[in-house]
Amino acid sequence: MIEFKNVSKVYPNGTKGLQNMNVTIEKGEFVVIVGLSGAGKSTMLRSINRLHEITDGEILIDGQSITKARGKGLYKIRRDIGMIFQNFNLVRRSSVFRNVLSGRVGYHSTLKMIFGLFPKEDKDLAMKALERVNIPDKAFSRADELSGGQQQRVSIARALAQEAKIILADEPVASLDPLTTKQVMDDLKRINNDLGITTIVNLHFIDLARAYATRIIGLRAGEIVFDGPVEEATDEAFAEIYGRPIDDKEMLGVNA
Ligand SMILES: Nc1ncnc2c1ncn2[C@@H]1O[C@H](COP(=O)(O)OP(=O)(O)OP(=O)(O)O)[C@@H](O)[C@H]1O
Repeated sequence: MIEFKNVSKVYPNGTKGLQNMNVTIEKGEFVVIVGLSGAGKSTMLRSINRLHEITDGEILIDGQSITKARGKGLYKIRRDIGMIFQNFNLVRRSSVFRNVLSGRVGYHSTLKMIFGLFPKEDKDLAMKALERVNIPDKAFSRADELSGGQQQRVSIARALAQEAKIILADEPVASLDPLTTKQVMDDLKRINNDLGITTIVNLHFIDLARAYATRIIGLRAGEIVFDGPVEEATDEAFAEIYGRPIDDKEMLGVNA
């Protein structure tokens, strides 16, 4: 469970990223965060694992304050949170398998990791993760030899190898074509269903948000202006979130 309690974020230049946000996300939910560019989607998502520091309030992960956590405590909470980025964040010249295995780094001593000494169980986990995203045959290819969609699947597999309980995906399909977008979203959804991993995704496309989310959170100027099940996220609701009618450009045009 993720709880935002009176969370605000003001950037050093005075921009308000988040304004007094109160929201609870339960284990196993598939939440899509929507809103215009600059609404605070990334700020909200990245506050959860403290890639962005909030300036007020508190965020709790399974009852533990990540906001107040320090040192080992913080490290342990973060180990449960996998992150998927638009640009994949892979070590491009390394093998797919190595990239996935790096999800295990948080479980071992620095010394062991310097020498790349991963136990066999970790290697099994990495291979299983690649099977789950349907690219075990790519294990020994170099990461930069893969297509964008395949690279994103590697980053999903890395979060699986990490045994993350929460996956945060910040515009995971923004650099992919429509067909690949669907495949990557299908992977995220299947993993959410099969493993019960709480999944929070920032998306630009309205139809995509509707097709995959169980719950939609709409942001405007750092505030939650919509929070409800996907059935309630009508065109009118989106127009409210955006402060204007929805545009064709906000539709990807792919059916899930
Ligand atoms: N490092 C920063 N310094 C100052 N202001 C920032 C910084 N990062 C983001 N902002 C501002 O905070 C607000 C929220 O930004 P954020 O990136 O969270 O929006 P977003 O909804 O994710 O946008 P996009 O869809 O364009 O990625 C915007 O006004 C943005 O300009």
